[in-house]
Amino acid sequence: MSQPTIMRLMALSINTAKRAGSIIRDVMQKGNLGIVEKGKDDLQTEADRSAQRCIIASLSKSFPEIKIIGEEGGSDLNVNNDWLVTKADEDFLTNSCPKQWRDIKDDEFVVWVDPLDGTSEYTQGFLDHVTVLIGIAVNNSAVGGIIHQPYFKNPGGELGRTIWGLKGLGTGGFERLSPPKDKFIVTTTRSHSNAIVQAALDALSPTDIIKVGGAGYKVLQLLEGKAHAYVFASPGCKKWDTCAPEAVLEAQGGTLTDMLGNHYSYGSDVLHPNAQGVLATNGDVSHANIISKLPSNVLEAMRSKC
Ligand SMILES: Nc1ncnc2c1ncn2[C@@H]1O[C@H](COP(=O)(O)O)[C@@H](OP(=O)(O)O)[C@H]1O
Ligand SMILES: [Mg+2]
Ligand SMILES: [Mg+2]
Ligand SMILES: [Mg+2]
Repeated sequence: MSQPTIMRLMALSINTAKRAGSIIRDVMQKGNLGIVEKGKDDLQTEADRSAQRCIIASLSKSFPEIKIIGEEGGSDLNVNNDWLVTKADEDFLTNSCPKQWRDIKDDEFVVWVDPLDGTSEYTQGFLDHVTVLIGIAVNNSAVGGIIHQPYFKNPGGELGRTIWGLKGLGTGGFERLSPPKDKFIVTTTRSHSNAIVQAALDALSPTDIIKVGGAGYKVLQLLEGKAHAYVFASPGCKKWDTCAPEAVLEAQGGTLTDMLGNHYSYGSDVLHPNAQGVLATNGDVSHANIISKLPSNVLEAMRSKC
């Protein structure tokens, strides 16, 4: 018997994210990035556009009734067969579907696509920071996610790895590690800081601060034991930045919320900006304890964006 929709959607998303990753590498190799400025500190390249077309065309062909929202807006879905992914990841399909997801109807899903997370870093050559994010929400909550890293160097020299997480099932594609117990390491933005973002960091007195690009890559820092917390007291991230990372992190026992401790809603009609910022912890440190240390000007700035 065929697997439930969520399992087939996850398995196709794994292969689609890989294909998008190879498109991202091809665009860089050809060297013409086709950069467009969407807004202040907000770039889009040919890689963002092409990767999004590949992902949305592929997923909507196999799942025509499921709502899919991509960062780069409405895309031309008339793509070459070469960009159309129709084969699901067989390994993932060997898992058994958690009971709570067996009977979800198509109209209860929303898929959030960030075809290239870390665009600023991509244009500046920080290629490790780049990820492809496909997040699956069920009835407003982030429950499944793919984080594909196109430039991850595998031991054999091959490029790219694909991390997945599904609540109730777990995670795959990487080795889970814990960060050092005698430190408090925080990861945050490299390219979108401001005075409030800095005030939140200062209040937490971390032993180390890692500044890297992309919401996907920062959550990878938590998953792999390089940081305890991801702190970003700014309204700059959007739902497509956090849906997949939240699902993967929480499938492994971590937490991702806004800076006030509330989960975002990922329904199809929500506003796209994560107006109250992003706070993620790996499960080893207390989320509530971090929030309790935030100064009033930071909390006010996050609340005023409600
Ligand atoms: N002030 C801002 N303006 C526009 N986008 C922002 C932003 N702050 C964060 N973002 C978006 O949130 C994601 C993570 O940001 P950062 O790397 O700074 O932590 C990036 O996604 P994209 O690269 O997919 O656009 C970035 O563009
Ligand atoms: Mg962008
Ligand atoms: Mg992004
Ligand atoms: Mg993006």
